[in-house]
Amino acid sequence: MAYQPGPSHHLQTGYFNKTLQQWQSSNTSIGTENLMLPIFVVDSPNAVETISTMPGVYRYGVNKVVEFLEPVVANGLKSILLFPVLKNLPKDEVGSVADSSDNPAIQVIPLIRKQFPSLTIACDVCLCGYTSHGHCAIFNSDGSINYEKTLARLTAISKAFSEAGAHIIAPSDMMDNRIHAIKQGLLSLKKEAPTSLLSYSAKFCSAFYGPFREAAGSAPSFGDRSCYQLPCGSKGLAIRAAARDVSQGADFIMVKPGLAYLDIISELKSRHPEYPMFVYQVSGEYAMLAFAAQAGALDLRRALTETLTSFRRAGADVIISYYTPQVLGWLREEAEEKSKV
Ligand SMILES: NCc1[nH]cc(CCC(=O)O)c1CC(=O)O
Ligand SMILES: [Zn+2]
Ligand SMILES: [Zn+2]
Repeated sequence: MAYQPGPSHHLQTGYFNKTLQQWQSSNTSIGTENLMLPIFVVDSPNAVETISTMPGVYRYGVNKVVEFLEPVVANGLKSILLFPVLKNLPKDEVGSVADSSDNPAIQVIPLIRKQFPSLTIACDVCLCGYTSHGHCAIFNSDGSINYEKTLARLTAISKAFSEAGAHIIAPSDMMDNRIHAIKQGLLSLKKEAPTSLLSYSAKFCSAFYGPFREAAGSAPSFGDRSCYQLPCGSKGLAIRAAARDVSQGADFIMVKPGLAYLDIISELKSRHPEYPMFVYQVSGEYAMLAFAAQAGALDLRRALTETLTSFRRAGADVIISYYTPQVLGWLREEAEEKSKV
């Protein structure tokens, strides 16, 4: 007998107009609260520097950040993630500048807080931007990681950012048990306001960080990060790392990069539905879209919207994206069009 479709096999009866299509796409909308903007803060106070591998993204000196943020905040920006970039300040084996008052991220936090009191400020915590060897750890003489010294430095840096006024500490180093160490450090602060901990829980060893390493000048001078960042094929380590970080006091968890790891977002969100899930659309993902659009190969707004929607569909609550200013601009336009009708 010939195959007979049943009543529930008619899908197109359920999405023939815009409203119906939205009903079929629950929890995938993108609002201002779903976006976090990374910002590179360089140690030349008045600099505004282009980044050749990330067209449209700039490094800003401490005196230029507020000016850059003004229109973005006016468009609804809710949260930022600060990355200090050292070009002139000295780098050494232990990253001494990181928790000093010379750190441009530490200098800029009070300026941002004063100008934009309701903006939420997160700080990336790692050592690679401050160490002479460009790694995220401190090493023993035999080349193995010295966990005691590494965790002590990461904790000291986290405390310094918190004391400068950061709302969120975001360790990206991937060292075992850093969440425990940093959490204890933050709790020991004599500070009334709480500080949250956003763990880069499932950060994979990725070629998509290429442009960032140019932007931040943090490429390792030898070897790679494969002994601490996760192997790209490992779902098991991602699950174990997220479970550990949650048990050690992370307030939020993250998957990074985004597009090549949608299954990990989905898996971790279903295992930890009570924790806000972040995804980092990293520098290489930004560059892929930017250069493809520049070459006329695809429409940036449509391709980007599709990508961001896929993050939401996979289970991400917050998307860290260098495209945040553009997206906020589009959201503003859409809101204005709606208010006209
Ligand atoms: N640990 C530093 C750090 N924090 C965020 C990124 C990547 C961000 C991006 O590519 O946009 C990196 C680079 C790396 O681990 O090599
Ligand atoms: Zn690092
Ligand atoms: Zn290694």
